[in-house]
Amino acid sequence: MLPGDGIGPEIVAETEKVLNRINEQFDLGLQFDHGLVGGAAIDETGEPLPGKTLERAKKSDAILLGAVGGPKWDNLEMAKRPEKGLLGLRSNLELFANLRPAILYPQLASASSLKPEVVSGLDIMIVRELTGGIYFGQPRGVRTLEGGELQGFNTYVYSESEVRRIGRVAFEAARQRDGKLCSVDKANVLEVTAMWREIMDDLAKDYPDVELSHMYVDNAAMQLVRAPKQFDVIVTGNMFGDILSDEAAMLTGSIGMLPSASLNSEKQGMYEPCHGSAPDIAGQGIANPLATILSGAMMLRYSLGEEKAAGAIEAAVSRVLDQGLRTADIMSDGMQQVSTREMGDAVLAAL
Ligand SMILES: NC(=O)c1ccc[n+]([C@@H]2O[C@H](COP(=O)([O-])OP(=O)(O)OC[C@H]3O[C@@H](n4cnc5c(N)ncnc54)[C@H](O)[C@@H]3O)[C@@H](O)[C@H]2O)c1
Ligand SMILES: CC(C)[C@H](C(=O)O)[C@@H](O)C(=O)O
Ligand SMILES: [Mg+2]
Repeated sequence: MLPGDGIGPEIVAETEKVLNRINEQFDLGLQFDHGLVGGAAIDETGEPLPGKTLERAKKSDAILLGAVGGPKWDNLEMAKRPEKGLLGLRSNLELFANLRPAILYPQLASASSLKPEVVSGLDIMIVRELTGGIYFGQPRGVRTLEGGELQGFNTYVYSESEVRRIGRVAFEAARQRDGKLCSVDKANVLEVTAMWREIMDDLAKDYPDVELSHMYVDNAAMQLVRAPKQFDVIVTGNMFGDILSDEAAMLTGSIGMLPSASLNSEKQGMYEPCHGSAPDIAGQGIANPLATILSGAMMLRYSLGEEKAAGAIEAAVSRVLDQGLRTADIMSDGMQQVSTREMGDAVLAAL
């Protein structure tokens, strides 16, 4: 359990209550341990990812993370910022496959940014490459040119093996779902993503049951808000996936509803909501804990093999929404507004 910063500790506390209950109900024998990451770790140790946290994370079957970052640490140099703690966990554990399911709970149709008829039944899986691309490419930095002008630079790089392994995860996911995979790139401008497209085409030969299509990222951003149900599985690189998943979140009513799983090839995983530390609402007890609670369900499913327990959490969340309980971000007319803690308690009661 790595609560992190801002609303992180608030939403992880609710998720821990839920996981403790599930642990008892299903006799799972789970053991929880806690560690520091992000700004909280910087304040204690000077490092966003202390060695002790990384060591414990490596020994765990799964990690549940709240969120990292916040204005308190914004003036630090890049390498020292809280976000480096999160990126360090992802790269050190080789969590290359980030699954971000954007599912509209029917009860939240009126909270979606789009009209109910455009989003009803929405169920998209975004498969985001998480340990490569422009986030990790070298060289990177800011240098002073002759004459004193500053130049900032990052490198967008993917190797063939990196593209193949995320491609396989996406094709397998599509095979388990509606058999449709859309690969999102910028192959009209960037060589690295033109290569990405060719590799996806090559992989498609191994998955004749999956219908592969390609889309440029600018069009994909538009199509997601025009007609999102055309998508089943989307596969894309690190940065495009970051952006498109926040966009997709709003189709489901709120960023507070979008969970995620980040997996390595051993299915060890880190589970976290897609949103950040929400400094604007931290400490007020109003954050939506459901994305984190649903990330807990993904943890049971993908890393611990406890499908029934995962389903029980998802059913409990649905039940709570049926009861009309809403945190502020998903509030609509006629519903009952509840706090972070009340939402967690309601999920417990539903369990
Ligand atoms: N995985 C992570 O740890 C993660 C993800 C994204 C951003 N961040 C970091 O978080 C900090 C804040 O970033 P930001 O403001 O751009 O993005 P953010 O996701 O933290 O917040 C964006 C908006 O969404 C709202 N929001 C987010 N989660 C919510 C929830 N559970 N319930 C209700 N409302 C919620 C916030 O109040 C805010 O208005 C930055 O330091 C950023 O780097 C961390
Ligand atoms: C905090 C940041 C490093 C992170 C990312 O960009 O991957 C976040 O936005 C996310 O979506 O998990
Ligand atoms: Mg993001």
